[in-house]
Amino acid sequence: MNLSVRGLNAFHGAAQALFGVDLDLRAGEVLALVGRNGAGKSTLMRAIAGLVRARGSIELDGVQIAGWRADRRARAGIGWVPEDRRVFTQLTVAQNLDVAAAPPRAGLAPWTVARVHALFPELAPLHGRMAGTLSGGEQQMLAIARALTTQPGVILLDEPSEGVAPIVVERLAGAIAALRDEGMAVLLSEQNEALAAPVADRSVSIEDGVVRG
Ligand SMILES: Nc1ncnc2c1ncn2[C@@H]1O[C@H](COP(=O)(O)OP(=O)(O)OP(=O)(O)O)[C@@H](O)[C@H]1O
Repeated sequence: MNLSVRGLNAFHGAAQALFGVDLDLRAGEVLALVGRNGAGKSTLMRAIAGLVRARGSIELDGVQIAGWRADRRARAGIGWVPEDRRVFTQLTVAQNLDVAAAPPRAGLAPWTVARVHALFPELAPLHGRMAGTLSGGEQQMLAIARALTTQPGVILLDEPSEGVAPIVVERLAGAIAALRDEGMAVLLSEQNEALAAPVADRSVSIEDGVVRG
């Protein structure tokens, strides 16, 4: 799916965190969002997902979703993987995938458990394990896999390399490239060049809540 953001302002309480952000993301593209800690990367993703108070235009395949609640945006195709992953630690890997599962989306190949395992073969033998016992890298794969079972057309990945081993960063880069090649629109917030550089088709930088081309 295609995402178009125009003039987005976002707020934490009375404090404005984003100022007039414009962003275009197309199906089959990885756009890297680079910027220092506190620049506004997480706020932008959360504003797109509907989790931060914001004003402005957010169009998903030409449909204005800016006034919608987060759950409706998720059902419309916005997938979000938060920086802290938030896998359900007391559920198994299989249950984590199951709780989020949504019906297939018209025009997109469905993310079944088998397809998720093809993307992340590491998860297959772990299906009966409690998610809380997984390594940081395995939890990150599970968090992405769980977002995929919601059948997104756009996926927002907030610093997926944070706290994971370099070898896993390489794996994540490969998986993100595969998602892109299958037509996903990927917004990748990333400070780690090792992940962003090889997979990003384009990048934009964000500084003090302002996006620069
Ligand atoms: N829940 C919150 N309440 C108040 N201010 C917040 C909140 N979350 C973020 N901010 C502020 O909004 C600004 C942008 O933060 P944001 O987390 O979006 O940056 P970031 O680029 O994602 O950085 P990081 O990599 O540290 O997450 C910062 O000034 C931050 O202090």
